[in-house]
Order: sequence, then C-alpha cells, then structure tokens
Amino acid sequence: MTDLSHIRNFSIIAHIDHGKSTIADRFIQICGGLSEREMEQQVLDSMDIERERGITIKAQSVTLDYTAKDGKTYQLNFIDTPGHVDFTYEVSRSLAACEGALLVVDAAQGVEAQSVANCYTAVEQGLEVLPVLNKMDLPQAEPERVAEEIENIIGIDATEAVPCSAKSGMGIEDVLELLVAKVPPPEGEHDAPLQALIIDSWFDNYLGVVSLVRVTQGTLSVKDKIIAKSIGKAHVVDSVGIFTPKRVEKKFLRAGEVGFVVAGIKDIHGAPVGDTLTHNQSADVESLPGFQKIKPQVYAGMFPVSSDDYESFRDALSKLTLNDASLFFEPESSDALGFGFRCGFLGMLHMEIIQERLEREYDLDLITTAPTVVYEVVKNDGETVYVDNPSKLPDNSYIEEMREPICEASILVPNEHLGAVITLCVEKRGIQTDLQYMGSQVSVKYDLPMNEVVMDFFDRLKSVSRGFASLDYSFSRFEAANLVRLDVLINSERVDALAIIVHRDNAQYKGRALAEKMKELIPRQMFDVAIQAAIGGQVVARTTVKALRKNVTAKCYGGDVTRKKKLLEKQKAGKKRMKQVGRVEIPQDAFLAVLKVDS
Ligand SMILES: Nc1nc2c(ncn2[C@@H]2O[C@H](COP(=O)(O)OP(=O)(O)OP(=O)(O)O)[C@@H](O)[C@H]2O)c(=O)[nH]1
Repeated sequence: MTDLSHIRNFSIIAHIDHGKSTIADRFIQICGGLSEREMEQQVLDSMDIERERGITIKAQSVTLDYTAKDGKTYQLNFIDTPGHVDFTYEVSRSLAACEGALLVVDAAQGVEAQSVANCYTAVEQGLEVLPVLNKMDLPQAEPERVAEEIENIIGIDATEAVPCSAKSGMGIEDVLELLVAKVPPPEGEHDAPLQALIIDSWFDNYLGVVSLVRVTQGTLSVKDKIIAKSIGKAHVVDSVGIFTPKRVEKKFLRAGEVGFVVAGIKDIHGAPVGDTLTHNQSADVESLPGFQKIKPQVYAGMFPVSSDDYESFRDALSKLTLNDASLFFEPESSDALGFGFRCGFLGMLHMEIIQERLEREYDLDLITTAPTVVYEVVKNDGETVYVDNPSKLPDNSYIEEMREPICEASILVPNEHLGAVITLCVEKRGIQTDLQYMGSQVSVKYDLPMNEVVMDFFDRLKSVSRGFASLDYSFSRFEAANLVRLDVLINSERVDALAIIVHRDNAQYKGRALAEKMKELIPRQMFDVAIQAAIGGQVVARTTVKALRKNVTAKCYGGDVTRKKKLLEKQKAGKKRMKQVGRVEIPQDAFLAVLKVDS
C-alpha cells in the first residue's frame, strides 16, 4: 500500500457571491501559496470576463501545503467550480476529481436552490459534504437559522457546520482542520497501470493542449509515452506539475494527485475532457466513466461581420469547444447574413460569455441572431425533426404537431416573496408541481416552457423577489404546443435571420412589439425602411423608419473640423457591428430586438 493519507482533494459548492473565491484566497494566504502583493487580486477568477462579471466560469485547481494542528503537512488539492445556474454541469466534472466538498453558505442569506442541486450531485458521487457558514462578520448573520435550513432543505447534518468569515479570516483555519479531519484521503496504487481522468483541457498557443488531470492509479512522469483512450494516438509527456496557484513543474504526478500535463498535443481535440489518459504500453487499462454530455439549450446564429473572418472564426470556436463540451457549432448559411455558424449554448449567460470571448480574445466582430430553444416537430409523413433554427421550420402544411421543451424548475424563495414568484411563473405559462414550507423559505417547483426560462426568467425572478429567490432547472420533456413562426420582412423581403418561433396566443402582440422595437433600433437611412411582421402570409404589424432628410454632419456647426471628424469616426466604429441586408444596414441590436420586447 502506498501512502496517500496526507492528500485531500476537495471542491467548494457555493451559490454565487456566498464567498467561494474569497475563502479560496484565504486558504492560499494561510498556506503561503502567494506573496502579499500577489494576493492583492483574487487569483482564482482568472479570466478577464470572470473578473469583470464577478463570477467563476471555468474549473481550475490549486495545490496547497497545509501544516495542520497534528503537526503533519497535508497536500490540499482544491478544484474550483463555477457558480452560475447555466454552468451546473461543470460542477459535476470538478466533483469527479474529489473525495470531499465544502458547502459554503452565506450565513446572512441562507441556502439557495442551486447549492441544493450541487450538493445532491456531490452526495450521489459519494463525496463527504462539509457545511461552512460564511460571512459571520455581518450583523445580520443568522447561523442557527441557516444551519437549520441546511438540514431541512438539503438534508445533511449541520451540527458541525463551521462558522467563519472569509473577509476577516475568522474561522478559516477551523475549516482547513475540518477538511483534513473529515475528507477521506484518495485511494490508488502508485505502481498500478496509469489511469488519469481529464478534468479540463485548454489550448495554449505555445504549449498546445494543457490538461488538468486527476491520477486515479499509477504514476504519470515526464518523458512517459501516453495516450488518451478515445483517441489512441501516442504522445511523449513534456511536463507535468501543479498550480500553487503559480505553475510549478514536477517530475511526476502519482495516484491521488491532481495536476497538469503537457504532451505536445497540437490537435485541439487530442485530449477531450472526460477521457482517460494511460501509458501507451498499458492501453488496455479500463476507461474511467467520463462525464455526462450536456446538451445545449439555446441556439443562435453567429456571423462574422466581415466574411474574411470566417476561417479564424471557425478556428476560435474549435479552441473554445476544447474545454467547453457544451458549446456546439455547425456551419450555417443565411441569405441575409452569409456564412456563419449555428451555435448551441447552455443558457443566455453562456451565450454572452462566448460572444465576448470571441470578440475580445480572438478579435472577431460578430453578429448574433435571436436565440431560440430546440423544438420537436412531427411532420405529417410521420417523421420527427428537431428544429434549432426558426428559418428551417418546415412549412405549416407539412406539420402535424409542434412540441416545445419543458423544464422542471426548483425555486427557493423567502415566504414574503412567494406571491410575486407565483405570479411570474403563471405569466410564463408555468404549472405548479410542488410547494413546501421549509422554515422561512418556501421550496416551490414548476414545469415551465424552456423558452420562457432561458431568455429572461432568471433576471425577472431576481427582480420580483428583490434578489432573494434562487433557481435551478433541468430539461424534462417535449410537450405539444400551439406554436407559429413569426417572420420579419424588411422592405418586403423576408429576412431569414430575424425569424422567431412564438406561441400563437401572443404572436400578434409579439409581432407588433417586435416591429416597434426594430423601428427604434434600425438607424434612419437615405430611403424609407418598411418593417413588417408576418405569420405565414398574414402581415400582423407594420412600421416605417423614415428616410433621413439631411446629412448628419450638417449638424456640426461652424465647420468645426475635429468634431466633424469625431462624428464620422464614431459612425465608422458603430458600423462595425452592422450587416447590410439588401440595401438596408441592420445593427446587432436589431437582430436581438426580440430580447428587448416585454413578454
Ligand atoms: N462581509 C463579508 N463579505 C464577504 C465575505 N466573504 C466574501 N465576501 C464578499 O462577498 C462577495 C462575493 O464573494 P466571492 O468570493 O467573489 O463570491 P463567489 O462565491 O466566489 O462568487 P463566484 O465566483 O461568482 O462563484 C465579495 O464582495 C466578497 O468581498 C465575508 O466573510 N464577509
């Protein structure tokens, strides 16, 4: 038996803003992973976008040495997890590499729906879940109430829940002591054939594919010849190591450890997440059960503003899919927008983040079309097709039945906001399936059309409950619904990229609201622009963007050249995110006008 008793692999389950990153930073500080100056910025949320939005998206890891009160030094491997509801599936990925998880709950807020779902995943995967009550420095902290909620709502023992404050540092060492005492050490033989799970992979322009792995058995050393089981191509290991959070190279990673491996893999699909790494000579070693593939819920077309960018766009999407298995793309061509890709996302936040990353990290100018869910369409010849693009919906005369995706939504809300939440769910065509009072919170479950949930439900839920309600949802089934395609015509031409699928009951209203919104968003041009919304051959709304009378620059008084120049430059920059459809210039905002229409 090899000695793994000093290793602890753990993750943190926490709702957004309950303090996961701050606690992790405290751990790093106590364990001396970084100097004071390096600690100044939160280190774990490393992507720019994460930092700006204050949320964690990608799983990352940190290895720390902690000298416990028993005098022994433990190797703590912390695998970070994302917090937003769109990214729940990535949590199970990180949990697969751990024996334990800290459930961090804000002692002033209480348990949130998503932590409940993630805790269930952890318990199902056999992890030891340890509750931690954070933000104890706040005067409104109610540790007893929150501990009771953990027991009532999640159903795990909270008698040993550790009170702490990541802000002041109070109780953080107690959390580390609890981790060491309660999380079981990993199992696995150092000298068995290599078996390592790929938790995450990303593409580095210099190194090629870098993978984060958890070695379950055997030893992974520099110069080893390894294969990813599903690919079968041999590569020589250039380097292995850990993040402390700085990158530290080691000679080997052994059973039970978590770290990175670089093996000169240049093909971005050469080390897929969830795959098993092994040595070339032990290729028959069993594959580890990877990760459940998650299907995207929201689809949208993405088109480069300049057609010259098409190839670099494809390349960028391939790189992003490497460690984001839920991002889907396939070529799409649109009469209006030319060549681009149909992309599938987990939710709207995921879509926004991908668009931002493509624009910032890959310097692409893109037009995104209105997002849609996938509909199940039964044609009258008996064939069932799945439609993720409204313009591809078969003609009405071929359709026997249309079905929309329904999701099961679990909502936790304080008693006093229950009424507002129920009103919202009813407005969104929800059907209540369960309601239970759990102390000061209510747990309520609804079957809701996925379409309503993915668009703006989360934001609306937060606003009607003054930020207190929390949500978790998952796809349940397809159900017949009275749906129609709403087309938009610009100067009498149907624009495929503007079509949407809507419920027939609100089709008229949506059509009018959409035409009005587009009128506001399409800039005036040298001629009148007629905007029509139509269902089949029937026009349900019509507006006109009146032609420009004067040249804009004429507004600049007194021939002030710099002002004139500035205005022209501004116009030029604004143009970047426009697309010429026929003779009309349509800005990005107008393609997403449907999101701005109240439902
Ligand atoms: N008063 C108080 N504030 C805290 C404490 N811990 C964290 N915060 C604050 O709570 C906010 C959220 O903390 P984060 O650590 O970024 O939250 P997070 O859970 O990592 O959020 P995600 O990365 O989005 O999952 C920040 O403004 C922190 O400064 C605490 O113990 N007391």
